[in-house]
Amino acid sequence: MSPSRVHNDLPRYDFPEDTEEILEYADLEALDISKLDQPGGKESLAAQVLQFINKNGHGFSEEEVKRQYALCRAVFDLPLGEKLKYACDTAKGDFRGYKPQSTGKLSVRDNDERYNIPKFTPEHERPHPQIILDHLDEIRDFSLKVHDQVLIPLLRLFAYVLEIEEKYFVDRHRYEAPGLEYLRYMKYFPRSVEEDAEVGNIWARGHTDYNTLTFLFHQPIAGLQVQTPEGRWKYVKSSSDAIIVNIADALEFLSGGYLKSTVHRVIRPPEDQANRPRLSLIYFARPEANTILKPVVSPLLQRLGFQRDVESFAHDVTAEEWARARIAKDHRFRTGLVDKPEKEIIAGVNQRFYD
Ligand SMILES: O=C(O)CCC(=O)C(=O)O
Ligand SMILES: [Fe+2]
Repeated sequence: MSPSRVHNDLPRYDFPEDTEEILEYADLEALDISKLDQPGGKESLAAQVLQFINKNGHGFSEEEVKRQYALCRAVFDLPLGEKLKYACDTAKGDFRGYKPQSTGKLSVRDNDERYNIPKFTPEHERPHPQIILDHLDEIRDFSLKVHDQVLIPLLRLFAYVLEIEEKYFVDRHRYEAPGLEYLRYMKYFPRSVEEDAEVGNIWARGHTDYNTLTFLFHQPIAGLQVQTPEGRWKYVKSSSDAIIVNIADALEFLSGGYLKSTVHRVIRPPEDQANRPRLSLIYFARPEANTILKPVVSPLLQRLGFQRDVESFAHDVTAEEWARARIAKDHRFRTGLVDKPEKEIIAGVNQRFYD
């Protein structure tokens, strides 16, 4: 990012204090993706990927990340009426723009507000609040950097691990192609002990994401948990020099179930952090809109017996159809159109629920 692109009219953001509580953290792998270009680096990283990826080293400075958090905070500090002008059309499965927190009885189902900024292509040109427009170059630089410097190397690495053409996934995640990839600003609202007890301390129910890979930037307020293969929930430890990476549904389908979509949730933070709003900065990478979510033909998957449709779709489903169906389904539950989370998503494939 060139200095001229940084506007200094944003109040500085500082990370909240770490919790003093002793929590049970999941044992995650750290990947140093800068090794990719070094001799032998690919092989050693691939070995690590084979043991599971959850986390990777990255090229973002703490200041760059904090600038995004400062913008995140500024957007949510706008009056509700202003934010609602940019509301997203989740009923139609479109998550671009602002999603308010549900109110009244429904607030137990939905404890956050979001602002999703789509990738910067003509397809996604849309109005934004002035604070976003004033920093559009900086946000674009940040988003592109995630796409180019974090997503693309990891996609190359996954292709290498699956023993397929190294550009296979890269060719299906072209930045300029149609497809809804976005940067998300998110804010969770602190609730009283009593309110949280009523919802089993859940701030975001256990779920998988519906994209390819999700990148979660440093977040000192504990609360994000992953489910271990044994079904236990463990905290994800965030550190400022790492990005948490979730494998999501599209990559699970494309790998015939070999790479598993990470099951995760957000719970009430430890008491020394529980009374603060929790801001999240997340990038959701998605395959191009018309990518069919079928397993790739891979020698590794063939050897391991993963070369079948893991959840047997009744017909071909594209990345766009899958995401829209899941977003619209979440919309119906969150807004009270249905009383229970619906099971079927699309083409006979069920979304799993874990809480
Ligand atoms: O806020 C977080 O830490 C996780 C959010 C999340 O899982 C999501 O938005 O899909
Ligand atoms: Fe998620």
